[in-house]
Amino acid sequence: MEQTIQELYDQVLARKENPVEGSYTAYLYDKGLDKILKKVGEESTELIVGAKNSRAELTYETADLFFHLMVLLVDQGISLADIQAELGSRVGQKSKLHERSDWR
Ligand SMILES: N=c1c2ncn([C@@H]3O[C@H](COP(=O)(O)OP(=O)(O)OP(=O)(O)O)[C@@H](O)[C@H]3O)c2ncn1[C@@H]1O[C@H](COP(=O)(O)O)[C@@H](O)[C@H]1O
Repeated sequence: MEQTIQELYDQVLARKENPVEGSYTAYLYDKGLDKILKKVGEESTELIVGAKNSRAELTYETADLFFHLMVLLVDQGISLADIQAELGSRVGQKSKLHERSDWR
């Protein structure tokens, strides 16, 4: 089975709208923004370590980070469409890399 980022977002949003007993997602919302940010920080660090170890670990940790990022976005009322719009605004932007003196 596969799950798209949109499906994950929708599932996490559903937990915000209808908290379920025993739901880890609902637990994070209940704890609040600082707890969610702490988890995002932890998962980011775990991703860095995982990336140094193996592609399998990087894949696993990316999924963990995606989940916690979706919780953060939902908690802050940001939709995937908002992120897509931000990414879209950058399409075709000229890279400023060549202006950096440390770029090789
Ligand atoms: N994708 C995920 C997902 N990825 C990771 N996790 C949870 O994230 C937690 C991270 O593990 P940690 O060991 O870092 O954290 P912990 O020690 O359990 O918890 P803390 O005390 O640190 O908060 C684990 O409990 C994982 O189960 C997830 N929990 C839920 N989902 C998705 O969200 C849906 C709803 O889940 P519930 O809200 O739990 O019903 C699920 O069906 C899944 O699709």
